[in-house]
Amino acid sequence: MDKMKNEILADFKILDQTVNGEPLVYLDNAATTQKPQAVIKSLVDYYEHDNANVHRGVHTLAQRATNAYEATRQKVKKLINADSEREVVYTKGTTESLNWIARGYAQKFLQPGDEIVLSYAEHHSNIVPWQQVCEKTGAKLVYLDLNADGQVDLKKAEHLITEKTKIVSLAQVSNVLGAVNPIKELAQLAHQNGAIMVVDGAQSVPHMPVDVKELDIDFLAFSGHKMLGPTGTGILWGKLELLNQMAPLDFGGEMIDFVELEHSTFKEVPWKFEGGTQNIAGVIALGKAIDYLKAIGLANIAQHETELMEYVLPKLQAIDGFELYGSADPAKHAGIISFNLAGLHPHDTATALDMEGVAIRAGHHCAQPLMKKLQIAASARASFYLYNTKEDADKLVEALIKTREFFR
Ligand SMILES: Cc1ncc(COP(=O)(O)O)c(CN[C@@H]2CONC2=O)c1O
Repeated sequence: MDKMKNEILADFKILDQTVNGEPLVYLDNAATTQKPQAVIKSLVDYYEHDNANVHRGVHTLAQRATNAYEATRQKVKKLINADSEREVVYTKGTTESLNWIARGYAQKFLQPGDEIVLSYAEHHSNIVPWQQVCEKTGAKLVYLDLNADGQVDLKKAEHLITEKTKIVSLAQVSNVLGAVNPIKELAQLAHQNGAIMVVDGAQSVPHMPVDVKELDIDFLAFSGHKMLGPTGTGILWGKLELLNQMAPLDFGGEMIDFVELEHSTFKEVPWKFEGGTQNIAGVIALGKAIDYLKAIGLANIAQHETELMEYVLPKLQAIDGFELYGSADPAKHAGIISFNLAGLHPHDTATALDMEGVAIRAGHHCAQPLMKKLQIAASARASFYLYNTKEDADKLVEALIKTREFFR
C-alpha cells in the first residue's frame, strides 16, 4: 500500500487542503469516508450523459442507465461472494437495511417470548429496530456481554443463545472499540439453536474481505458512504430463500407486477424491495467505489490498517493520561480507536485537534448502551482508512501531546 500512497492520495482531492492553517488529517472514516475522483466522475457522467429512469424505458439512455444500475448488483455479489445478484437489495444504507430485516422478515415470524440476541456494543441502528419489533410481537431482547478486548464473549454467548433465540444480530466490527467479532462461530451457535444470523457490516465490509458463504450468515447490512460510495446508498444482502419470505416495506411503482383495483402482485426479489425511482446515480457510483476497492484489494486494505494500528497504538498509549477503550492488541483492532485524555471532555479533545487540522469524532457514536457499559458519557474516536498514512498517525499523536500540554 505504501508504494501506492501517492497515487491513492492523488485520487482524493478533498484531502489536499488545510484546516486552521494546518494540512487536513482526516481520521473520521467510521462516520463516512471520502470519495475518489472516479466515484465523483461517475456521478457527473451519469447526469451529463446517461440520465434516464431505469427498467421500463426502451430508449437508449434508459437501457444504458438500467445496465449500469444492475451492474452494481453483480459487483456487490462478487465483493461478498454471494450466490446470486438477486440476493443484493439496494437500500439507503445500513440503517434502512437493518430496519427492513427487522420489519420485513423478523416481525412476520416472531412470537411472544421469542428472543433476539444483540450485544452491548451495538450501534443504535442495530438496537432500536429490534426494540420496535419486540413491542409489536412480544419478543424479548437479550444482550451479549463483551470480553476484555471488546469482542462479544463467545463463552457467555453459548449460554445466552438458546432454543428461544430466533434472531442473532451483531456488528462484525464495533464502530467504537474496533473489536472484530467471531461472526463465523456466532453464526454456528445461532444455527445450532435454529436462529438466523444478521450481521451489521457497516464497519467491516469497507475494510476487510467479507465472504457471506464462508461466514455462513443469513443477512448482511452495509452502507455505500462508508466504502468510498455516495451517501444514500447501501446494501441489504440475504439468502434468497429468506428474502423470498420477506414482506416489501415500500409499495408502489417499480416493485409491482400487476395492479388491480383491490389487489396487486409484486415483482420477484430483489426488485419487490425497490419501490419508486431509486438512487440510480448513487448506485452506479457505488459500483465504481467497489471497483476502486477491488483494485487495491480488501485484504491489502485490512493489512494496511493493521500496520497503522501497530504503528500508532503504542505511541498513543505513551501519552500521559491516554485512556484506550477496547483492546491494546493491534491484531485485534480494526482501524478504529476510541479513547479519552484523562480529565478532558472528548469534545474539547476533538476541538483542540481540529485546531491542528486533525479531524476525529467525539460523542457517543450512536452507541449509548456501550458508553454506559464503559461508564463514560462519550469518547474521542480516530478511525483510519486506505488513504491514511503513518504521517497522519504521527500528526494525531503530536496534536494529542500538544492538547495534553495545553490543558495541563
Ligand atoms: C456499526 C454501524 N452500524 C450502523 C451504522 C449506521 O450506518 P448508516 O448511518 O450509514 O445507516 C453505523 C454508522 N456509523 C456511525 C455514523 O457516524 N459515526 C458512526 O460511527 C455503524 O458504524
